Amino acid sequence: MSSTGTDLQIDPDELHTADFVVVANRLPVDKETLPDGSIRWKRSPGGLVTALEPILRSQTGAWVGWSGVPDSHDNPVVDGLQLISVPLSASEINEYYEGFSNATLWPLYHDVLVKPEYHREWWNAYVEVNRRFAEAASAAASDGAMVWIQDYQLQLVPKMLRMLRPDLKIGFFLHIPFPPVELFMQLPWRTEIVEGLLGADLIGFHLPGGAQNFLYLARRLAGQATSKGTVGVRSKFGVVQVGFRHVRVGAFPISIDSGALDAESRSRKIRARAAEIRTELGNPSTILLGVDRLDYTKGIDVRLQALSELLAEGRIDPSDTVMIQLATPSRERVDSYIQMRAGIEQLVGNINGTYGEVAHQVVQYLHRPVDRDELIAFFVAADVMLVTPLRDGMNLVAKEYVACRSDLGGALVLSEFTGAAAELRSAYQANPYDLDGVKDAIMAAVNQDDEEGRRRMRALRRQVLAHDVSRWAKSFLGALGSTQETASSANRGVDIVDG
Ligand SMILES: O=P(O)(O)OC[C@H]1O[C@H](O[C@H]2O[C@H](CO)[C@@H](O)[C@H](O)[C@H]2O)[C@H](O)[C@@H](O)[C@@H]1O
Ligand SMILES: Cc1cn([C@@H]2O[C@H](COP(=O)(O)OP(=O)(O)O)[C@@H](O)[C@H]2O)c(=O)[nH]c1=O
Repeated sequence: MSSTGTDLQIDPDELHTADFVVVANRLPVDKETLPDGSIRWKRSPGGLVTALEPILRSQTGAWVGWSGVPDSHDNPVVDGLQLISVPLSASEINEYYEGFSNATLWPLYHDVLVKPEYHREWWNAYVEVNRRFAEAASAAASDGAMVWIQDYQLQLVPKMLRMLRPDLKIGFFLHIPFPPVELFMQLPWRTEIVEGLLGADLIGFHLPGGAQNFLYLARRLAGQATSKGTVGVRSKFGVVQVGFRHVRVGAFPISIDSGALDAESRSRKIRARAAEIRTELGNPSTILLGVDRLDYTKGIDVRLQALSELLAEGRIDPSDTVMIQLATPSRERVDSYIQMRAGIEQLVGNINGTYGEVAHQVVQYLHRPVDRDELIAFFVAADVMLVTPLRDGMNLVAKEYVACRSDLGGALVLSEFTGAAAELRSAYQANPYDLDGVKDAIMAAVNQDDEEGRRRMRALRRQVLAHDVSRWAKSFLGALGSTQETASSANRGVDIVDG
């Protein structure tokens, strides 16, 4: 192992060897301590890993990220994947991850649902950690390699990496919404962020709206000339002219490994477990389900409030209905998450205290991660899936529910303010700020007749099965791969507006 001038430990044989490098805040592995005290790194189940793994394996790929453990200099090893760990100190986790990423950028980019905090020391930590990620990517990448940077934690990396390695082809994808100008302008370091992103050759967002917001800000804050026309989905890219470079800006809605989920959900084991869940709940007529990280953006309070009012109005029978809410612990040291958890647990307690019986709780609330097989069984068992975020970049859970319903059963209640709403048009969509609208959508889903339910689910499944995560990755990387054009050809047919 040798040091590359940072804390990064990289095998000298692996310096500058990767033709394809993914750079993300987290490595695609979770640390597990076995009963005998030994450590094992387990591949995490996310769609991003599934989509990129074949590319990583076939092209000498590497993944640069944080192991999720403070002060850890471990270099996790997972069969066949080159993982390069960027160690974070406890104070960097506090200032870069919990602070600037999750108490400044996360609320600012999600409609200011809680007040973003602006602290100069958090910003300094964000700059320093982004620099470290850029150096790690630079050390890993071979000559002319393709580097794909992920998400809001690393928005300065594109520019930093370009300065270190102008030979690279650099892509960036934002997994959360990109906010409108009125909100983004609050950020004291707004110009630095826009200029950081403009170091990429291709910048991807889930939706055309995010891409349009970014184009406007590139013009206004970075003073760059941009294209005029509207951005399409996986087509009609926007262009920002940065000196002699042309940065493309596009919309690429992410998805899931829908084929694999469809197959897994059909297995006898999962079907049996789904039936067992129903029995364990006392065979209610209706099972409602929520599956989320415990985050204030997810609108868990909205659906609990809606349920509470429906029970009070006698529109839902408490003796024959169960709502399961799976809530994975998330960002537990950030104040807004601590407060939100208390509020949600109080709502659950109120509903169960008012409408539950000793042998029958109306809301079954699990505050812990649930493993994949169990999660799939919950999807198969649920009659109505409740996805009610106040704002969400995409929401993969909505797509996962649909992929698991090969029986064409079930119904999806979906907030209009998720990225998924743009594609899942046959869901029962509702504005999460309109509680009566949410209640009506829930009742329509609960009472839908079988034929209508099958028609809707068929249409949803057509969309989700045809647009999977592998197609997402290929469309982004295909567009990145074709960003070699000269100024004139990249710009052919595009009207540029001066900044
Ligand atoms: O790493 P954490 O702080 O524990 O947070 C987990 C991830 O949450 C966010 O997910 C987003 O990406 C999804 C996939 O594109 C999208 O469907 C969802 O709407 C987003 O909220 C975050 O963006 C990731 O960086 C985190 O790793
Ligand atoms: C609660 C829970 C969830 N998962 C998996 O996590 C992701 C969540 O993705 P989504 O886009 O909906 O939202 P965020 O990224 O969290 O903002 C999805 O793949 C779930 O299946 C899980 O594996 N276990 C859980 O307990």
